Amino acid sequence: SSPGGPTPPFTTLSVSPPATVVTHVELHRPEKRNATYKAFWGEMVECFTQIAVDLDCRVVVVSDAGEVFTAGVDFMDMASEVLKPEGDGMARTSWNMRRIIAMYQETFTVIEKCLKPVVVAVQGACVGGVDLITACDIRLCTQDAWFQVKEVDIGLAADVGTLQRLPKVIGSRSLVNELALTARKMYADEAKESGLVRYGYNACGFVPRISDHSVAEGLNYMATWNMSMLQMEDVMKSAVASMEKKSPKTITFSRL
Ligand SMILES: CC/C=C\C=C\CC(=O)SCCNC(=O)CCNC(=O)[C@H](O)C(C)(C)COP(=O)(O)OP(=O)(O)OC[C@H]1O[C@@H](n2cnc3c(N)ncnc32)[C@H](O)[C@@H]1OP(=O)(O)O
Repeated sequence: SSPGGPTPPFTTLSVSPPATVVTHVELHRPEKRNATYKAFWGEMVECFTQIAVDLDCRVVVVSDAGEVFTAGVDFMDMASEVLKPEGDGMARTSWNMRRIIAMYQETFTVIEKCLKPVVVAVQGACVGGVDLITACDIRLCTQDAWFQVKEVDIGLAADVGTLQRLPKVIGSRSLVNELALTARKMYADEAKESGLVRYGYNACGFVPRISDHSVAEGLNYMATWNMSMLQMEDVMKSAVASMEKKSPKTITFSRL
C-alpha cells in the first residue's frame, strides 16, 4: 500500500510506476474500506484513458490500500446522488438514472477495453468488487480474500458488470446464480477452484463463452432494467440496514 495517499489530481486512486513498464493503480480510500465514492467512477475512466496512451506502461496492476479490497458502492453516495437523479416525472428521472448507471458501467468497461494486460490483486473483503475484478485479465488473491455479490441484500440487481462478466470468467451459470441470489461469501479456496482467481486472459479469447449475450448487450439491458428499479424504497431501506450491520431479514419490504 502506498503511504502517500491519492495521487493528484485523483482523490480516490494512487497511481505509481513501481517498476519499469508497470503502472500500479491503487484504490485509495482505506478509511472507508475503498467504498466507491462518486469521484472514483470518473477517476478510473480518466486513469485508464491516460494509461492507454502512456508509452512507458506495458502492464497495469490494480490493488487496494488498507486491508480490504473494496466495500462496493458508497452508501452515502447512493442515498444522496445515485438514488436521487434529477428529473421532472418518472420517465425523465428514469432516463437520468439510466445515464448514471451507464456512466458507472463505463468505469469497469474501460478496464476490459484496456489494451495492456490488467492484473488485479485482491486481499480481504471484495464486496461489490466482482464488477471490477471480472473486467481484469488476471486475478490474484491472498488466502484471506473473500468475494461477495452483495446486491440482492440491498434490494437490487447487479448492473455494472458482474452478471455479464462473471459467467464468462468462471463458466458456471449455476454458481453465478447461487452467488447472486444468496449473496453468500465465496472464500479464496473456492474462488481458486471456480477459476475466478486463476488466469483469465480474455484478450486471447480462451475464457469459456457461456452467456447468450455479449457484455455490451447485457450492460445495456441492466441499465434499462435498473433505471426504474433503483427508485424503489426497498433499495434505500436495504442500504441503511447494511450500513447498520443489520440482516436483510430485519427489513419489511414492499409486497411484490
Ligand atoms: C448504480 C449502482 C452501482 C453500483 C452498485 C454496486 C453494488 C454494491 O456495491 S453492493 C455492495 C455494497 N457494500 C456492502 O454491502 C459492504 C458494506 N461494508 C461491509 O460489509 C464492511 O464494511 C466490510 C467491507 C466487510 C469491512 O468491514 P470492516 O473492516 O469491519 O470495516 P467497517 O467497520 O464495517 O467499516 C469501516 C468504515 O468504512 C465505512 N464503510 C464500509 N462500507 C461502506 C460503504 N459501502 N459505503 C460507505 N461507507 C462504508 C463504514 O461506515 C466505516 O466508516 P466509519 O466512519 O469508520 O464509521
